[in-house]
Amino acid sequence: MNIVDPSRREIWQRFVREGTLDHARMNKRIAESWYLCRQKNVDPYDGKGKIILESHLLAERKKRNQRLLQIAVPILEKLQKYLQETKSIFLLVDREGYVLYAKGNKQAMKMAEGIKFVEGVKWTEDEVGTNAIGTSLRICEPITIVGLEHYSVASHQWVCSATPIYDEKRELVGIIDVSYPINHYPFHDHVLATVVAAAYTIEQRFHIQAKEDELELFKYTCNMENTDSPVVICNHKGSIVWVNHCLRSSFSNMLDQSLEDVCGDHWVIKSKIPIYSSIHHDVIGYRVTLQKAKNNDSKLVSTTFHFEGVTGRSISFANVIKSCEKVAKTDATVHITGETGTGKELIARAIHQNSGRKNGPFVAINCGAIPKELIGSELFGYVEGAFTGAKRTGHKGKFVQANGGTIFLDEIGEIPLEMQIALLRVLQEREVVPIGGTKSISIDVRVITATHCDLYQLVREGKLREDLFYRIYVYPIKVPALRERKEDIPFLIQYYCQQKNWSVFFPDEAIQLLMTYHWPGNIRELFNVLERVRIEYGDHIPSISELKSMFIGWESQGENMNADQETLSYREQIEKNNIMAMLRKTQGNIAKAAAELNIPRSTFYRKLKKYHLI
Ligand SMILES: Nc1ncnc2c1ncn2[C@@H]1O[C@H](COP(=O)(O)OP(=O)(O)OP(=O)(O)O)[C@@H](O)[C@H]1O
Repeated sequence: MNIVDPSRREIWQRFVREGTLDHARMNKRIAESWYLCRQKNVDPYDGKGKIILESHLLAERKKRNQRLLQIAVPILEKLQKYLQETKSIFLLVDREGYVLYAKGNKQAMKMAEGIKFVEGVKWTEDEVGTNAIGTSLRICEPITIVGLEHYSVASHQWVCSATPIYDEKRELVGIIDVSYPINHYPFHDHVLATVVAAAYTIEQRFHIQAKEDELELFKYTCNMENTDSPVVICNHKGSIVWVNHCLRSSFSNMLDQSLEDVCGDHWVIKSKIPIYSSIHHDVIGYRVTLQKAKNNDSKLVSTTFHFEGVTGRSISFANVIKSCEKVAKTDATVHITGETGTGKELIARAIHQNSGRKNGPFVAINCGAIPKELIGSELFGYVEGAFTGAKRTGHKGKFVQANGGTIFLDEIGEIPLEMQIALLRVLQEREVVPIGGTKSISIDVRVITATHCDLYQLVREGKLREDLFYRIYVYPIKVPALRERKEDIPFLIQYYCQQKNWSVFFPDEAIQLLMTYHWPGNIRELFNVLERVRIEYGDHIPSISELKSMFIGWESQGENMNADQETLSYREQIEKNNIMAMLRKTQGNIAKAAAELNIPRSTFYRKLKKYHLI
């Protein structure tokens, strides 16, 4: 959209007054953000920073982000030199949206002060509406927001380009942003490109420094080998990099895992001494002495949120649990997205079990698994004699069964269009009229939905009503694919072995192999592979080549997929995953898989070729 286009103001005014938007004229990410801001009652007529840290709190936050500042600030200073003509300000923001560093053109800094766009301010979408920093933080993508694309008036005079920064573990650590007043400089795409390139340089620095620190830690371990107490060396993030001889048998699979997770109930920390770098003088790790726990009462990780599955140690899944914890306390409608087998149903159950409705029923229904013509009666029930073949006594629908509890509508995108209006009415009015009946039944039900696909794409394709989308897309939770939380694989293996009472020892190479596979079927597929190993080998562990054969020829697809990943669209990835899952289900029977997926055989073959599956 052109920034001087006068219709821009009209679009913005119409949206803030009436909530209506012409999607064709709007960047999808920005439209999505505007809707979220409206839902969260962000004031479009304000947008000045409100939460500003007091100086001691800002100093503490800077200390916590010292590594980020040390690496990123010199690069931002270089950027400043080369982007002088843009008269911009250059910002570094932590992963919670607090500005840690802001420097640049004097005039621009002064203007920024007017809207409290200063060091210490929280600059998220919730605080100041759609903006490059807050939006990039939420969507984890680079973005430029120009003038009236900002949700709130205070930023309408600005052009801002921001991008996320990840550390060596691919964990989000912050955002860098370049912002300039519109009247200082015309809009240029190259600013975003430059910001992205700078973020890449910062990320490379994280990798290099991690390697340098690791080398230094290893030098340090030379003196530790002969110590008689159990000693662990952790890096600065608390991941184990080395253990001495006292712990080798218990901790051998656990290199690279978090010390706290590994200690579990069995070990307690006796002392933890920081190790400093002789180069940059920061803490690069810890020498930790452990002792056996007494009475098993030493749980190092405690959480008030009860989750039946494995949380592991990935930040991405920890964030999912945090979101669940927050939303479980409310009655808000939740939408869970994630590939097949990632644990969406487990998450939905956990939200229910940690909510005020935990003593009520949890009713799950997979909308994709029910014939279209039966969905209505399954969801809403029917009265006696409603149709030929109906039960004499009538039938209580799932909504009524879930009364006082939670209903989980899996694969919500599969609800036929003609049924969507009825569902919308139930969600709006919290009343159900069974098929063939006239009397409505009031229901008190919390609604959780899930899909494996991009729900808004279904709206664009005309397969999902937009009004229904906004009813169900209130609090979205994205469950990461297993390949995005590979560090959790050893914990999932441990969990599986415990569940099955299977005492087996997986050597490092086996764990590494399982961690390099792409897991299109996610946790479900991991458990299936383990089940095959258990049946085939019992307590004896297969060699690496035997283990590879447990993937029934899917290993090569896994490798291809890494390469494909870059080029396939989200929908294509989903389609490929579905095809692979179905082929596994039908044990490689192509005709059966094509029929199950309702795809003509010739088209199916074309798709197999396209995705390098044959
Ligand atoms: N965090 C976890 N810890 C342990 N087991 C898990 C975890 N997440 C999922 N699982 C297991 O993986 C399997 C798939 O989980 P679930 O059915 O919840 O996935 P889903 O995303 O709803 O799948 P689909 O979209 O195919 O319905 C189940 O056996 C579940 O118990």
